[in-house]
Amino acid sequence: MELLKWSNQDMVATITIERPPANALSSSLLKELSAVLDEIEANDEIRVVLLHGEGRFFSAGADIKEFTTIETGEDFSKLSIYGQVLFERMETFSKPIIAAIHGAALGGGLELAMGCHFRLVAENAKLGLPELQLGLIPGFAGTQRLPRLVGTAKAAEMLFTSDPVTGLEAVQLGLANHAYPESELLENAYKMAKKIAKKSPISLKATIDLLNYSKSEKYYEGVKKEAELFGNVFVSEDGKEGISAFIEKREPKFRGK
Ligand SMILES: C/C=C/C(=O)SCCNC(=O)CCNC(=O)[C@H](O)C(C)(C)COP(=O)(O)OP(=O)(O)OC[C@H]1O[C@@H](n2cnc3c(N)ncnc32)[C@H](O)[C@@H]1OP(=O)(O)O
Repeated sequence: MELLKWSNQDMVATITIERPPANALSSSLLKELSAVLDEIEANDEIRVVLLHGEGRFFSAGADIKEFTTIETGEDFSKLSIYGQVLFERMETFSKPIIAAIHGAALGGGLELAMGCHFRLVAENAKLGLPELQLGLIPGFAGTQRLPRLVGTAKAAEMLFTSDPVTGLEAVQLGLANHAYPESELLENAYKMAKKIAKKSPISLKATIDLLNYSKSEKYYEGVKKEAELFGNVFVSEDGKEGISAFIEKREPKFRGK
C-alpha cells in the first residue's frame, strides 16, 4: 500500500490515509482502501476499524486535479459509482468502522466519513460538501447520506452555500457523535474502538445488518440518480470553470451553461 497504511492492535485495525498535502481521494487511493477492507474482512483477529488521516486533514475530498484527466460524463459517472459502491460496502461491512476526523473532511472526504458507522471529530474540524463551489455536485452518495443525518433543510443549506460546519456544530447536528480537542481525538477514538471490540463479532455484524434496513428503496434510487447527474454536471461549462478556478486559485464565474 502506498497511500494508506494500516495496523492491528487490541483487535482494532487503524487505517491511516497518507496522501499529502490534502489526503485527496484519487482513484488509486480508493482502490487501495478496497484492498485493505478485503484484508481486514478476512482477518478474524480484527473486530473494529478506525479510519483517520495523517497530516493536516482527514481528507479534502476527491482529487480535483485528477478530474482534469477524465473526459466524458460516462467516465465521471463510473467514478461516482465506484465511490458509492465502496462506501456502501463500508456501511454494510461486517465490522464497525469509526471515522476520526481532524482538520477537514470535505466533499468526498465527508462522504467517506459518512460511509462509516459513526464519526468522532476534533472540535475545530471543518466538515462540508463544497462541490457546488466547483460547479459540481457530490458524487459519493453525499446527497443521500447528509440529509439522513442532519435533515433536509440543513443539508440544503450546507450544499447550496458550500459552507462547512465545525466539529462542535457537527455534533449538535447529529453528523458526528462526539467532539474532542484535536490533540485528544485519536486517543478517545481508540478508547471507544477498544470498548466496542469487546463485544461479540456475531452481534456486532447482526446489528450492522439491521441498522442498514433503515435505508429505504428511495435512498438507493437517489444514489443511482446522483451518479447520473454527477456525470452531467462535469461536462457543463460551469463544471469545467469550477475545476479550473480551483486549480488556478481564483473565484469561479458560473454562467448557467
Ligand atoms: C465525488 C466527490 C467529489 C469531491 O470530493 S470534489 C472535491 C471537494 N473538496 C473540496 O472542494 C475541497 C477543496 N480544498 C479546499 O477547500 C482547501 O484546499 C482546504 C480547505 C482543504 C485547505 O485549504 P488551505 O489550508 O488554504 O490549503 P490549500 O493551499 O488550498 O491546499 C493545500 C494543497 O492541497 C491541494 N488540495 C486541496 N484539496 C484538494 C483536492 N480535493 N484535490 C486535489 N488537491 C487538493 C491544493 O491544491 C494545494 O495544493 P498546492 O500546494 O499544490 O497548491
